[in-house]
Amino acid sequence: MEIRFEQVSKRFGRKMVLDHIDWEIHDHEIWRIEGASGLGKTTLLRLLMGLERPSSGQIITSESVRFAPVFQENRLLPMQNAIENVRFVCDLDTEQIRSLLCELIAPEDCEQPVGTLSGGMQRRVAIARALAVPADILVLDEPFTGLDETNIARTAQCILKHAADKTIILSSHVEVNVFPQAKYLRLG
Ligand SMILES: Nc1ncnc2c1ncn2[C@@H]1O[C@H](COP(=O)(O)OP(=O)(O)OP(=O)(O)O)[C@@H](O)[C@H]1O
Repeated sequence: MEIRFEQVSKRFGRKMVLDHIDWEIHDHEIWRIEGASGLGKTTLLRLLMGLERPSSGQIITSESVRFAPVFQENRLLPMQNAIENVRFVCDLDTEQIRSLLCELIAPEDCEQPVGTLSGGMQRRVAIARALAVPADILVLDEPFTGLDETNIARTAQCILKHAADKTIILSSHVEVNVFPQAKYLRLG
């Protein structure tokens, strides 16, 4: 798997958000997209996943690529519990899902409607759901929002364990050095 951005620019109206980006992504790499708020990190991820089109330049993909995204907003089903939210996207059985979730949240929280969980817990459910999806690239837009240091470290370990066979791409506007092996793409 290889994805290549060649001189990719994106503008919204007159505003140039991304300006001639060159970027190459390969199997099993970890990428961290860095840049201050508003510099285009989400836009870059959306271009990568084909949710936006470049204004100029091209994105070349060697084969069809499956993405597992965690968007900035969690996009969970609030009335369903965590297990049901994950089951919705994968073929894992209930015990496999519970085991994955329990690496990130308490067992009793797996049974609650996710709308009643704290913001940080919901974030972790959204991450677990992405880890359960069959995918080539895990795309994490500000994954650690709302998490304290302990949970950031725990979540990062869980991501590395379950996405060992995937490419991982995350955006962050804060210095969270949880993936020392990550390559950097700096915007701005
Ligand atoms: N659909 C859109 N229409 C118009 N402008 C947009 C659109 N999407 C993004 N933008 C603008 O593009 C710029 C970059 O936004 P983007 O969300 O990619 O930044 P970001 O680096 O992810 O920011 P943050 O760290 O705050 O999430 C912003 O000025 C934003 O207003």
